[in-house]
Amino acid sequence: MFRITRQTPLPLHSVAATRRMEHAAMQVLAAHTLMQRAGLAAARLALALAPHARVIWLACGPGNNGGDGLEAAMHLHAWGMRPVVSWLGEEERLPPDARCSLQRARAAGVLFTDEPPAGLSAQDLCVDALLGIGATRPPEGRMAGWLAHMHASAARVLALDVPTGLNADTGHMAQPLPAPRAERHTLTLLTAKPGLFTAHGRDACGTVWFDDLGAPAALPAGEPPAAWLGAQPAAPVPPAACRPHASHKGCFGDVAVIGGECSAARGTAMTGAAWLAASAALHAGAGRVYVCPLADAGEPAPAAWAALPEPELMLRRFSALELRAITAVCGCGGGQAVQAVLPAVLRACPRLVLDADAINALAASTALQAAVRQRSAEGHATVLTPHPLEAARLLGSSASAVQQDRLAAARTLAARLDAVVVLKGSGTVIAAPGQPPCINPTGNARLATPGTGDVLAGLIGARLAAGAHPWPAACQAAWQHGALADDWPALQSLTAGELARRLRP
Ligand SMILES: NC(=O)C1=CN([C@@H]2O[C@H](COP(=O)(O)OP(=O)(O)OC[C@H]3O[C@@H](n4cnc5c(N)ncnc54)[C@H](O)[C@@H]3O)[C@@H](O)[C@H]2O)[C@@H](O)CC1
Ligand SMILES: Nc1ncnc2c1ncn2[C@@H]1O[C@H](COP(=O)(O)OP(=O)(O)O)[C@@H](O)[C@H]1O
Ligand SMILES: [K+]
Repeated sequence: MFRITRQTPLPLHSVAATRRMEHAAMQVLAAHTLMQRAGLAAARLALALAPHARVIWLACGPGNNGGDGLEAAMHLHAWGMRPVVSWLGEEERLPPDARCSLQRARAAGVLFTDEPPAGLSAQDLCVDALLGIGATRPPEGRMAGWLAHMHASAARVLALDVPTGLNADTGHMAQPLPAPRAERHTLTLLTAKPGLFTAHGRDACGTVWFDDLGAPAALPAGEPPAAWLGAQPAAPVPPAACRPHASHKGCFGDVAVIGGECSAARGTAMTGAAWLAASAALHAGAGRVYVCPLADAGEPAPAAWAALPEPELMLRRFSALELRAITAVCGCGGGQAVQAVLPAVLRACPRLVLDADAINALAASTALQAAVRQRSAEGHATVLTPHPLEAARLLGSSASAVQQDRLAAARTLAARLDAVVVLKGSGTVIAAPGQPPCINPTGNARLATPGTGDVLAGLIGARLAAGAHPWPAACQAAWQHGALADDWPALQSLTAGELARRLRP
């Protein structure tokens, strides 16, 4: 068993693949072995998390997930703890493994109660063994009541395999859990599942632990992963220290941020978005960084040219950019003006990040989408960085439909546009055609502040400009962006501008 961290890439398996692996392992292992191993791992973790618990309440459901809980209760009872089991199910409909565990738990003298214990305190522990990968509908009735009791209590919660109610494949939860009152932990068994790390998964799971139950040794051939947590392979981007001594700023690639629309007609200016992306590219090590503000009619208003938040950045008119020589980050604050420049950018730029309004423009034009696909045929690199609503516009669906299956949405867009797609949000999904997507393990809700997406786009641009392929560029940029937020001092506010300034090559 180990705690899953942001450091180690980990294969993630779907429920269907997990079932196949479970089935194969059960053919070669003695009856009941997997559930006994699962119960022992759960009991060990419960004891480590709550060594001074007065009460360990195990809420056990009608299938084998409940069986895991019953096995754990037996060990805790034998070790002198005070497990209390609430079990719901019909004995005659129990799967054989779980029935065996129920009979053994009763015989061992484990305490059973239909009423969840009252007065659970911070030193106590609740174990959610209600539903695992066999959940077919959202919890209701008594099960929902027990879950509400668990999550309203002051005790820590340890979910076995999957937090009840969470879709293990997608991370969608029809009834998301309330904000945690105490630490949450999840012990995922046999395989790590993608839904634990994206959409509602991160909030529902808390800290995730993994025990493979010793099954891989018993399996003939590995099931292909549905996704990876963290990129695989983890190709390193050369750090600044590896720069040759005899190098100059022209060696590290030029980035042009095309966006920041100033609209005289609407009286709006979105130059900040372009500045943020440019600042990110600069601090991430790009050689020369240009900002190309756009206007709804004619040249940008003087206001766009006036403020230079960082004197290292350079301003360029769109017509003065050498599109064939640069890495473009296009769309940050681009407004409607970006539509006019997008065809030329798609045709000429060898390395391109499409963000925000550039994505909205694509969504409205099948011709522009065809131009994105054509880029791949010509060997040009393209990365799109939609948030869920932008992804929905491209897919012709809704943001809530995208959030119900983020992996599928990112995979579909990558295949349709033949490009790398970074679907942002909790558990950012990075997808490329013909390979399993990656779920980024870093980042937190402090990033939910204006402009952090522009910073990510600029960072990816700097990585592409330095010569990285789009897939590692996108995976590593998402990782670094999120890791900075994870390591951010608790008492300092996180702003996009400061985030950009803390990026490193
Ligand atoms: N068979 C084994 O030896 C092993 C089983 N394992 C455990 O077994 C779990 C899978 O077991 P199951 O396939 O029995 O599935 P679950 O235990 O997740 O639940 C399936 C049962 O719950 C019912 N159900 C589904 N949704 C419900 C709802 N909303 N309200 C009430 N009842 C609902 C189903 O009708 C079925 O009876 C894994 O998640 C894991 O915890 C693992 O420990 C590996 C070993
Ligand atoms: N709850 C969260 N957990 C992790 N990352 C988040 C969360 N909320 C936002 N982010 C990240 O913050 C960035 C926000 O980007 P975006 O939605 O485009 O905002 P903006 O347009 O203001 O820059 C993305 O990289 C996204 O993944
Ligand atoms: K569970």
